[in-house]
Amino acid sequence: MIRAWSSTEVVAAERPMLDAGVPLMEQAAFALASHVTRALRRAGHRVPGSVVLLLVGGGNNGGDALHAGAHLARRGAQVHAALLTDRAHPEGLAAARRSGVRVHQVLEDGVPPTERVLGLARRAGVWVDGVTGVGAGGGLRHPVAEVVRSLAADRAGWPQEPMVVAVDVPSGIGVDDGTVPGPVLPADMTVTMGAAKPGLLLPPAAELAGRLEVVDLALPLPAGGAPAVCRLTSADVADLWPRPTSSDHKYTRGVLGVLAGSTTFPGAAVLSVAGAVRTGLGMVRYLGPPGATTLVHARHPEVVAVPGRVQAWVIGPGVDADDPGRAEQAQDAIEEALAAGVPVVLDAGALQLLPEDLPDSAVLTPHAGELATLLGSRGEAVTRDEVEAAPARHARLAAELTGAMVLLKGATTVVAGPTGPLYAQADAPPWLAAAGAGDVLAGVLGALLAPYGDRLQELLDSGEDVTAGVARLAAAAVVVHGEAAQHAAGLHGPDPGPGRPLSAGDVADALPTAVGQILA
Ligand SMILES: NC(=O)C1=CN([C@@H]2O[C@H](COP(=O)(O)OP(=O)(O)OC[C@H]3O[C@@H](n4cnc5c(N)ncnc54)[C@H](OP(=O)(O)O)[C@@H]3O)[C@@H](O)[C@H]2O)[C@@H](O)CC1
Ligand SMILES: [K+]
Repeated sequence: MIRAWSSTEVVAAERPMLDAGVPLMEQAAFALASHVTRALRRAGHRVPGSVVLLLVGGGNNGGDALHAGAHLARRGAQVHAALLTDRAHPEGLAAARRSGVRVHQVLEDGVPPTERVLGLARRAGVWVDGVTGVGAGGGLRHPVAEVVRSLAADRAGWPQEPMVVAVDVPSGIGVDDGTVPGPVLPADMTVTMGAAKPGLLLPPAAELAGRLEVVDLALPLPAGGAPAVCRLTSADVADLWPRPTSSDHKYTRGVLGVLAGSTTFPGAAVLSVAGAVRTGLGMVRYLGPPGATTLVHARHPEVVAVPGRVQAWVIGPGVDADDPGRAEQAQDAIEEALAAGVPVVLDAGALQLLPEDLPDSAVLTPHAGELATLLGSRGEAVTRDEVEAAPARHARLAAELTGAMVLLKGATTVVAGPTGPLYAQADAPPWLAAAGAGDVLAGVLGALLAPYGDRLQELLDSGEDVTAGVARLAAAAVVVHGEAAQHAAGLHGPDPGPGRPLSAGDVADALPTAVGQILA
């Protein structure tokens, strides 16, 4: 699991080490130089002869860059440092100069002239972004903001783009909330110090961080404390997977009720059922109109289409909330699920039928537009664009307002409960942005929740943190769904290339392979 800690926590953890004289910056800079060296080698280059430009701000982030530049210069790189402010980290600057780094005081009348910086940048194959780190907030200020904006625009126009390495974070991102309040130089790699920061995992900033390398500085972060943001890996999913044993039967493996599909959208029923069945569980009970039931049975004859005992529900994919009969049936199912105290996934049409208060064993699965509508219905008028600009904040707000777990779908999916850490999962290839993919995800999540359904009340009574458990399962469903999409898009294997188009049905079909590989 990747754990991200807020800038306040990281700075607090650094303090006793710095007070004790631990040379954290030297360690950080050495690791940064080593990562740049490895990245150059991966790209088929050598350090001797490579031209590196350090973009240096006035704080310790610039200090990291200068010290790392000194290491790279000693290893034979031609290193230039552009000082973008009127002061630079003194020891870092001295070390850089001693090692042969060419230092450019680019300020003219207090402003770094963009053309001068661009001139240096165009000669360099590697740019090291040491403008700001955890000590800055609210987006880059004038005049550094203009320089960074020009660098980002200029770089994109080159036939052979330079490699951009961000020090700690890409300068200018919302370090703690993942927002992008102003210009940011998108990085190919971010070398982050001590621990990941929330903005390196949360969208949209995370999408500007590139490959993430965490430098272990042995910071005394609270061992049992909750990080701000987590990201599950396949290994974490393997650990929590309900592996069947010889004593299992269908109720111990989980029976899921699926209320999905309509005359207009029968395919959503097939896809959500496929998501559940192919993830693996004891049984699916399907409730839907006759036409959709016929389609479901044609594809999944094992599905039982009569009401009965279930341990979790998926309600809403392809359900038309404007169809009074179907809406009433969905609402009754939601009430029944909540009264029974079993976990329930509320997707698509069901999001318009929510009761006022929900437990955190209910998982809402909106995309950004649906979340904006949901928040609007709770007195928080926001647009889809505003949700996309700050997904973590809006997912958390929706969780607080409803009491439910919120799984906000996107290229990076965010899971937020009313309390506890956020999860940010970036497992999906871009090919997954396809109709019906969300229906499959609802089924996967239902299948993961069902085995825990009967135990939920027991867990609540024993004081277990159900919120944390449901959040983890929701994140795990996103991992499995993303992995299946990677398989369906042909992105597994040693040299996958660009991948290939997929349908939501392909993703469902790839689920057994994905689960098998995760458990292997
Ligand atoms: N301590 C250590 O030993 C270790 C520290 N480490 C490293 O230190 C970094 C934190 O360093 P930090 O605290 O010095 O802050 P930092 O991110 O460089 O920013 C301050 C500078 O930015 C400026 N500035 C502020 N806001 C701005 C804005 N909106 N737009 C533009 N500029 C803005 C501000 O200017 P001022 O406001 O003072 O005029 C000042 O010059 C951390 O990320 C990690 O890399 C690691 O090596 C581990 C060991
Ligand atoms: K930086």
